[in-house]
Amino acid sequence: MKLQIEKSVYGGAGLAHEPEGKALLVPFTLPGELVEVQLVEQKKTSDEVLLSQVLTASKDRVKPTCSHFGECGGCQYQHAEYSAQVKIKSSILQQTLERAALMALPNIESHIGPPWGYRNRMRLRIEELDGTPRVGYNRRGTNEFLAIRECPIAAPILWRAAQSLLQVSAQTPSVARWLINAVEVEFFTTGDEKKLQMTLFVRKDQPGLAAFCEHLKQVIPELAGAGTSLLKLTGPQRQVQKPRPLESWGATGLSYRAADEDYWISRGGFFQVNRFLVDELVRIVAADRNGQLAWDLYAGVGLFSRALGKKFQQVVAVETVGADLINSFEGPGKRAVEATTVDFLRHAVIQRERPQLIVMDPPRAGVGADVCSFLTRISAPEIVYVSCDPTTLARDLKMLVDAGYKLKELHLVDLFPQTFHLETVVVLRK
Ligand SMILES: C[S@@+](CC[C@H](N)C(=O)[O-])C[C@H]1O[C@@H](n2cnc3c(N)ncnc32)[C@H](O)[C@@H]1O
Repeated sequence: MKLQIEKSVYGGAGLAHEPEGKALLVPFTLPGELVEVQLVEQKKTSDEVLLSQVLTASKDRVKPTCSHFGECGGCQYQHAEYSAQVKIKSSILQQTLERAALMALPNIESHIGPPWGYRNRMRLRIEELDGTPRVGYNRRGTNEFLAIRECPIAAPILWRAAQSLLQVSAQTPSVARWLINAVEVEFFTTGDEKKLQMTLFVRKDQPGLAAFCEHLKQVIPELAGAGTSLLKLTGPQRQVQKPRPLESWGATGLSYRAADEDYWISRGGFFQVNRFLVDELVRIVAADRNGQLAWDLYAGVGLFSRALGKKFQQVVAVETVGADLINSFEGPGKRAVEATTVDFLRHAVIQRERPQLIVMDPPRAGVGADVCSFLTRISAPEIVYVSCDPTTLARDLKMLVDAGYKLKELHLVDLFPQTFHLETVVVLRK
């Protein structure tokens, strides 16, 4: 069947319509392309199809850089020239907000960095193939293991570390026996690639991490610390339990330099994943804002709190996983609170607290109705909302706009080139 691709939609696929009007999503296509597709499965709302041939290619189509593109579940846009990827994300953001009846939107300002080698964190599966451990990702749309030979969106040291892991295991039988128990490995590096942390997710507790790391450090001297975590894999979802930390070797975290500050990030702790755009993100959020009191909700290790602390007399940082934040965000005018945002706001409403600025950077689920309801009661003059999911962002913004906030700035910060993921910063004012 021949189809004309109308536009790209969130998730990475192109949207087309069958002659009878049924919508179809065609992965790895671009707006305006004429394509030939093969029906895989008929479904109620949108049939599943496979791209068999591009008949008329978009001028933005390029040869994918990675040999695993298409098979691997990680990237969706390597077939598009980078500036076209940004345009596609910008139009998806605009349409998602408009669909939520958010009108009179400000122009979307795009912020970009180098589109390759940007990830400071990489998590790989480990599987034994023909008696040899291999590393890989999930095959696209499945839980099947796909062994990989490269990952060009990751900082080079991360892939070098993964190769070193396999090399050490190939050369040392005792290491190979030890590694067989590991199901996943995560590497995290500083922005300058000088230090590296490793977490091995294992099926069962087993001693020997220190010996293993001493071998590995000879090949990858940047390794500063490592740990094992117990991961229970059962059922189709693979991971059903929160990993439980077991052994530790070397440093327990990394000191990460960003936005003129040093942040301590404990092994496994959250930090923004794009090593080239952290400073820009902080600059957009803090901008030239200043005043008496600011709140940083969903604060992580205090990335925005520290920048705000230079301009506001008081900053309150709120985070559920608060250990790193509490240890580092201290001193006059700085308060770290280990709590959920909703609990913090409930208390703040009773105390009648009202900051000049609220920054919030929630996980993908967004802030939700309860938080929006407290925010409208607190009625801070300015809110800066940092979001990694345009759908939940649109839902939350609608509630805030209905309560009297106006959208003043829209920034697309492309933290995840080659993938469909979309980071937005929205400035709202009363
Ligand atoms: C997207 S990260 C942002 C972190 C930080 N703003 C940064 O840029 O590094 C979201 C953070 O929210 C925290 N979090 C998740 N649910 C929360 C909740 N209900 N209340 C407060 N913090 C929460 C997570 O632990 C995580 O650190």
